[in-house]
Amino acid sequence: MALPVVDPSQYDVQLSEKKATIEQQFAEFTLPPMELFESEKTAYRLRAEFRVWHEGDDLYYVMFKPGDKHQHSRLETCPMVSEPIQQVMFKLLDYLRPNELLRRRLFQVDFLSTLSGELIISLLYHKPLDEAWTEEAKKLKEHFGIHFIGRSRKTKIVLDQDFAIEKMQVAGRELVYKQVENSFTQPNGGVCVQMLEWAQNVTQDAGGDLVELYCGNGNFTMALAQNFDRVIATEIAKVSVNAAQYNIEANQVNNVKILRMSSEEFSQALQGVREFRRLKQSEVDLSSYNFSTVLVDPPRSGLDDETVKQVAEYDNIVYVSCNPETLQENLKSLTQTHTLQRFAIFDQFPYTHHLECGVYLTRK
Ligand SMILES: C[S@@+](CC[C@H](N)C(=O)[O-])C[C@H]1O[C@@H](n2cnc3c(N)ncnc32)[C@H](O)[C@@H]1O
Repeated sequence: MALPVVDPSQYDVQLSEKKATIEQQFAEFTLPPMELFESEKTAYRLRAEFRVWHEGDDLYYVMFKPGDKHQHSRLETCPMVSEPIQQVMFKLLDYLRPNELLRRRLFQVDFLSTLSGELIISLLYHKPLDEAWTEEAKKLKEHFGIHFIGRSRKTKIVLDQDFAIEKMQVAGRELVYKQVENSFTQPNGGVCVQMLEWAQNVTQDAGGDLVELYCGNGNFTMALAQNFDRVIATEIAKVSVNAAQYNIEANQVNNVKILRMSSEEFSQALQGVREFRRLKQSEVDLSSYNFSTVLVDPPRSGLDDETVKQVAEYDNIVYVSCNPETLQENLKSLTQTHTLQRFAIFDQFPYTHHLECGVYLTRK
């Protein structure tokens, strides 16, 4: 991965520049005052992936020059990653260097940590993983006392669990989330908490029912369910849907149904264009819902045209976006029927040009 240069003395200046860029980019809309949510200046990133380099007996992490896959340098420190990752990442290489079985054809190490202090490490290989590897990896696991996963083509060996349990304090309440290795979770935990509190705040008087698309492991769902009578949340990735089911139980939320459907399929179901057996199996009668609000948190590609049309059907829209360009494009349509009431910038990715936006719109 291309790593940002972490320089806390530059943080405030860079964030004001990002804010100014967004204000300019969205100047075509009538904007409410921008709300700005800052990140921790170091140790803010809960998950990270590192390429490892082999040079004779040496083994080290490399960082690539942004935009140039051929130029890399040795990584000696990594102040952006969370404390649990920082404590282990270089000690891990010290352990692996003299261990032929564990180091041979290792090309990447992925870390997933939580605010609650858990850590899972995945070792990615260009070789099949056998019994001998597993025995050696068990000793590695014992040594560090954390969870390890070995991955190679078509193989995943789990020692001894492939998920972490996150615990976040959101507006005075502890929320519990199962986070599974190699599936989507918000990278910046501190900023994620602020996003959840903001979304909870903007929808506090919405009432009625909520429909949510791209719900992942139920990150927003768990926090927002209390503001609504009932919630339907949809997601395409099976692993995330299963985690969301777990999170419903873990948080004792009793007004939410999670469905495994793409946003495109769900839009068709809502419009009554197509019937889906999955809805019947889950005993969901969409016509019985009184949806006041829709929440979308799509991938970088934003909302497709059908989903934009569907989203415009609701009185209130919460749109969380990791790509200002697609947000801007989608807002061109949505602001024809809705007014921008709130606009928040969440600095999920300090020292880079990336950021997360949250907007709240209500029907004109
Ligand atoms: C930016 S993540 C947001 C997840 C969640 N809201 C959270 O805060 O962790 C986007 C999610 O959309 C899902 N996704 C991607 N394309 C989709 C589609 N066409 N239909 C439904 N979900 C999709 C991904 O699997 C991913 O979980």
